[in-house]
Amino acid sequence: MTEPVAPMLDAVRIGLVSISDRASAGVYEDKGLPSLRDWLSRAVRNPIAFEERLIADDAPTISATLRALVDDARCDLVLTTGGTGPAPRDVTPEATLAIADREMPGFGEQMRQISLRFVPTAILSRQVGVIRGRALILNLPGQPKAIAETLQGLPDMTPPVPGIFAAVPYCIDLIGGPYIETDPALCKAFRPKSAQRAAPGAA
Ligand SMILES: Nc1ncnc2c1ncn2[C@@H]1O[C@H](COP(=O)(O)OP(=O)(O)OP(=O)(O)O)[C@@H](O)[C@H]1O
Ligand SMILES: Nc1nc2c(c(=O)[nH]1)N[C@H]1C(S)=C(S)[C@@H](COP(=O)(O)O)O[C@H]1N2
Repeated sequence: MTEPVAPMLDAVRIGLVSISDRASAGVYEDKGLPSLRDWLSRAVRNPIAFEERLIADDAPTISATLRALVDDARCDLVLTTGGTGPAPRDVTPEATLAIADREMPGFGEQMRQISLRFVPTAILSRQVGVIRGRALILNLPGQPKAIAETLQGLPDMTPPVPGIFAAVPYCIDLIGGPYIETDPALCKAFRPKSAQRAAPGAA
């Protein structure tokens, strides 16, 4: 007799890119990669393979890193942190757009809305979200604490402010990637009913 096999969660490959002149040169400890890894490990229920890179604020290096993470390492999702402000060395949005197939303006718009609840200087942030092939690439601000703030939003406010990650699983479904499930205590992913799969183990 064969045992019923519980449906498994899809494996997800996620690229994490910390973009910082000083952290990449060892002037200060990088807190970008640990903050990204920590939040995603808690919020995403699928098995995750992380691909991590710590690089300087240099446009050709940023573009080449993003291209390699999507085309060679086959990441489904890539998150960057740093280099989105107005200083001359802040070039992450331009380097991301340079390798994009399509722009997804809603992610940058929502991030700035969320961040304005924390700091008035959120208006200075130029983050973009783009699609390259079958991957979604999102820029997050450089302040390590801003990573959880923008991904998670303000779920306890009335009305709640959804973080940007709530829209990530459905976006990845639509571009042909793995089915991502989240821990609703940290991030309630939204999908239309017709796109929802039964939970693993459910009858
Ligand atoms: N990877 C990082 N690790 C720790 N702290 C960071 C990191 N990136 C940024 N920060 C902090 O957040 C602030 C704003 O980030 P931003 O991306 O604007 O950096 P920056 O001032 O251009 O400097 P740098 O690129 O050298 O990190 C930084 O001044 C620093 O205090
Ligand atoms: N949630 C959140 N967003 C934030 C901030 C923050 O502290 N929290 N800092 C802002 C600041 S001061 C700047 S200049 C812009 C761009 O940041 P970056 O250059 O660090 O990427 O992000 C903004 N977004």
